[in-house]
Amino acid sequence: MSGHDNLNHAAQRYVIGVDVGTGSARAGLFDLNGNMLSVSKRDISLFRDAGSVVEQSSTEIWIAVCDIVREAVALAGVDPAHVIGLGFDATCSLVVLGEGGRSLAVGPSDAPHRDIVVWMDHRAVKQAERINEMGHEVLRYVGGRISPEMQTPKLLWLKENRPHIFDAAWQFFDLADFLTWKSTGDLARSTCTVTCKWTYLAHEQRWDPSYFEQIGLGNLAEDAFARIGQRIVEPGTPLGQGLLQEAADLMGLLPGTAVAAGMIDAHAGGIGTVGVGGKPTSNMAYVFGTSSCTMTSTEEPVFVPGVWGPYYSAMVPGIWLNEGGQSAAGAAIDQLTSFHPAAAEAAQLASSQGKSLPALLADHALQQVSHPSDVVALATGYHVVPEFLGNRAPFADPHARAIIAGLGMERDLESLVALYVAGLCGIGYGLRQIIDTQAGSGAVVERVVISGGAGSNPLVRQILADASRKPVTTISAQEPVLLGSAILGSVAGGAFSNVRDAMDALSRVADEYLPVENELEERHNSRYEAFLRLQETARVIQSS
Ligand SMILES: Nc1ncnc2c1ncn2[C@@H]1O[C@H](COP(=O)(O)OP(=O)(O)O)[C@@H](O)[C@H]1O
Ligand SMILES: O=C(CO)[C@H](O)[C@H](O)COP(=O)(O)O
Repeated sequence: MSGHDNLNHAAQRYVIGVDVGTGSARAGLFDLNGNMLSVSKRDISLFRDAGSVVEQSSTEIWIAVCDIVREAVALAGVDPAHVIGLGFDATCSLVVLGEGGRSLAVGPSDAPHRDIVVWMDHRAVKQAERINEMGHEVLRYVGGRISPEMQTPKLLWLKENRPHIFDAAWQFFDLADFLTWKSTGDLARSTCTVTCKWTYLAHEQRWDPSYFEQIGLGNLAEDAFARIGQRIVEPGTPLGQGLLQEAADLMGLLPGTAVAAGMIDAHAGGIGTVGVGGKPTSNMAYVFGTSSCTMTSTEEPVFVPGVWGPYYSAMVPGIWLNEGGQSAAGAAIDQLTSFHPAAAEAAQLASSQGKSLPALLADHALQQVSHPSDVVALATGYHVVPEFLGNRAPFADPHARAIIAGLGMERDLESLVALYVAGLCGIGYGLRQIIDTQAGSGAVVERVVISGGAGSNPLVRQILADASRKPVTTISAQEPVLLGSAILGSVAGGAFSNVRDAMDALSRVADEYLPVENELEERHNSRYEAFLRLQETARVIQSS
C-alpha cells in the first residue's frame, strides 16, 4: 500500500459513540481525529410514580439507540463498511431481565415495559441506610456510604418488595452493559459500571461475597455472580464477535463491527475531557447535565468521606477515581425555575424562539451586563442551595433538601432571571465545596474541564469558574461525552492500542474561562459563606 493509500485508508475509518443520558439518547459519528461528522438524538421517556419512583423502558431505549445510530451513519453519508467501532455510555440505571431477555416490571405499576430503575430513583433509601449501618469493608471504596442511587440497595429493595421479580430475573445489568449485551450477546460487564455502582473491587479484581451475604443478597454470590457479572473487562475491550446480525440490521451497520465494553455517561465525559494537557490528574472532569458529576483522578487511592470511590481503573485505566457532584444539577435549575410565577410565560417565549427555558434565561442575563461575570449582581439578595435531590457530595446525604432564600412578591421575567443566576451560583458553590474537601484529603486539581448539555453554555461556564475559583476549560469537541464513548469504540476497533493513547490523540483544549479577579471575587466569597450557612441550616432543620 502506498503512503497515499494509507492516508486514504485512515481518512475512511470512522467510529460511533452513543450516549444515553437521563432525558435523551445521542449518537455521534467521528473520524479518527476526533471530528464529529454527524449527530442524531431522540428523547426518551421517564415514568414517575408516587414517592421517588423513576423508571424507564429498555425496549424504548434500545429502539432509540438503533434509530439514532442508523440516522448518524446516513447523515454523515459514510459507507457502513468504514465504521470500525462502536462505543456506548449510559446513565447508571438498573435493567432487570428475565429468561431470554424478557422485560420484568420493576415497580408497583406492574407495567412490564418499565424494566429499568433509573439512577435518580430513591426507592431504596431505607435499604441503603441499613447497609450503611452494617459498615462492611467494601463501603470504604464508595466514599464510606452506599448511595440509594447505586445498585445493591436497589437490588435489595427488589428482593424485599418484589420477590417474584427478583427471583425471576435472569440478569441484572447496568444500562451501558445492557446495551453492549443487546448489541453483541456478550454478558461481560465493564469495570466502570460494576466498580462504581455494584461494589466490585477492581483493584483486587474480585467481588466480595461476604458483603452480599451480610446485606441479604447472598444468593447473588451463591451462583458465582452469574446474574450480575462473571467476566469483568476494561472499557474499550472488544466484545463477543462484534455486532450481531439483528443489531447490525437495525443500526444500518455491518455484522461483526467491533463493539466496546462501555461506561457510565459521566465517565465517558471524563475520558472525553481529562486527557487535555496530557495530565489527567490535574484536571477535574465536570459533567453538567441532568445531574452533575465531578471526576478526579489520582495515582494513589485517596479516601474522601462522602465522595464516591476511590475506584480503581473505573475511568482512566490504571489510576484511581473519586466521583462527586450533585444528583440534581440541570434538573435543579429546571425545578427552581418551574416554581416562579413567570415560568410558564417564559417557557412559551423560549419555545417561540426555539430555545430551552434555561438558554433563554442565560441570554436575558447576558443582555443586561457588559461582561458575563457581572451577572452575579443580578442575583443580589437571592441565594439557592440547589439540593432538591439530596447531597451527593461531600455529605452523601440523600435526605438533604434545597433552600431558596430572598424571595419577594416579584412576578416578572427579571426576577426569574435573577433566580436562575442564583441557582447557577449555588451549583458553582457546591462544586467549590467538593474541590476544597477533596483538596483537604490530598486530591488537588488545577482546572475543571467541562462537558454535558448544561455545560455547553458559555455563561454557565463563566459562572462556574467565578463561583468555584478554578479555571473552567472546554475541549474542541462539540459533544465531549459522545467523544468519550467514540474513544471506546476506537480502541475496540483497533485504531488505538489503549484508551490513554486515544484520549491523548483526540482531546484538545478549546477555551478557558478564568475566575473573575476584581471586586466580584469578594462578592462570590461572601455568597459562598451564605451558601454554607444555609446548607448547614437545612441540615439542622431537616427532620423537624
Ligand atoms: N443554559 C443552561 N443553564 C442551565 N441548565 C441548562 C442549560 N442548558 C441545559 N440545561 C439543563 O441541562 C440538562 C440537560 O443536559 P443533558 O446533558 O442534555 O442531559 P442528560 O442528563 O439527558 O444527558 C437539563 O436539565 C437542562 O435544563
Ligand atoms: O450517577 C451517575 C453517574 O455516576 C449517573 O449516570 C448520572 O448522574 C446521570 O447522568 P446525567 O445527568 O448525564 O443524565
